[in-house]
Amino acid sequence: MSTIKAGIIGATGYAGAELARLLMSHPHVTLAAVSSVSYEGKTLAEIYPNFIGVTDLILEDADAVIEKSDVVFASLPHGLCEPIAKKCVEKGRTFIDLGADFRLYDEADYNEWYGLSYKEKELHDLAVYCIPELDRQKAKGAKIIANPGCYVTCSSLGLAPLVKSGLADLKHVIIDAKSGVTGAGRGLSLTTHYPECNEAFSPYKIASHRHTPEIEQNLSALAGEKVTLTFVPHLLPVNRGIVSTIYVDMTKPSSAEALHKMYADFYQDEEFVTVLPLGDIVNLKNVRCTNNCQISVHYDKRTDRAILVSAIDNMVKGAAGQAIQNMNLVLGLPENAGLKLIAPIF
Ligand SMILES: NC(=O)C1=CN([C@@H]2O[C@H](COP(=O)(O)OP(=O)(O)OC[C@H]3O[C@@H](n4cnc5c(N)ncnc54)[C@H](OP(=O)(O)O)[C@@H]3O)[C@@H](O)[C@H]2O)C=CC1
Ligand SMILES: CC(=O)N[C@@H](CCC(=O)OP(=O)(O)O)C(=O)O
Repeated sequence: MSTIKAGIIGATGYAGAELARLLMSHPHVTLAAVSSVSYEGKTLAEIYPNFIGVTDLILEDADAVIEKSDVVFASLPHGLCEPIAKKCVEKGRTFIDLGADFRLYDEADYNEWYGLSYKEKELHDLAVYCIPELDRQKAKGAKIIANPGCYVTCSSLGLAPLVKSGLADLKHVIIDAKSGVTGAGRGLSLTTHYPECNEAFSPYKIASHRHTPEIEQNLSALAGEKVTLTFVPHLLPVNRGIVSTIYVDMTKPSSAEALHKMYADFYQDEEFVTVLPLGDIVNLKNVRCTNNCQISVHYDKRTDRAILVSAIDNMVKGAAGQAIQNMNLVLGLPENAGLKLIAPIF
């Protein structure tokens, strides 16, 4: 198999740098080019010293990355990717966007939640939104991939079997999610300043976070009807990881055993989603630095409410790892290539 040349636009951000780290050990890929605006001309290793002795790649401009790569990843703030996607399509490159510019099908949602509009509508018709475990049949050969949001991946995987079963009361779905601080990116802000977030814990953007319509888009597709839910994120003072604790009323009484079987059956062939044995409870540390999602299934028989707990690493399954999984699918590579990662014990 010939080596695929990959490039990263925005390689100096947290998600871009994580992508660089993972692509460097992908068996079928060479990291061919990386870009930055602020640090153009410096080496990636000057920005992130963990790359000293690993790569001499110099940060170039976005056009150089597109020129040198078969697959172009962008990991940029929202609203910048349409022109990049356009150039990639014109030059026959596969384009994978880690941001939100191609995630929402309905422009009105993008308008409402991001305050932005679509300028190149035909590009959006080409884009394929893909959580592989739910959408993988759509990805092969795609020209543009919209890589899903981090909270969205964690929460959608946690809800998919129950929503698809038709046994969920879709008017009563509550997602209580917590993310590590890398989720906010490398940019400096008071909220993520160490003394402000360490020893602290708080929700933010209560029922107003931009991932809400994306989760609803996924669940509506699974349910075959419009789903509206409550989503509350929290900032957790750890570097990586997301845990979503999800509460769903049932349309008729069930049991922990029945619910657990539903989840275990749904994900039985999935390498990257593990349903824990009944009685076990998800812990963030067991998915750190991996492309895995772990789910534990619980049932409150006093209220006939299902409680699902789902955990991922926001930098890997929530961003860079899932982007590689999508690249593997688009190119017909083994889906797990470069992603056989086991969580460190400490
Ligand atoms: N962190 C996470 O957990 C996740 C992030 N994502 C998405 O990935 C993308 C990047 O996020 P993240 O890595 O956290 O963010 P960072 O703030 O850490 O990085 C942002 C990157 O974008 C570049 N950049 C910033 N402004 C511009 C600009 N105006 N023009 C060109 N490049 C620019 C920066 O490069 P430089 O300053 O060197 O030019 C940097 O490489 C976002 O869309 C985010 O939503 C997706 C899932 C999870
Ligand atoms: C902790 C934190 O601030 N998290 C970010 C979400 C992470 C992210 O970058 O969002 P995407 O997955 O859409 O790219 C936030 O709440 O905006």
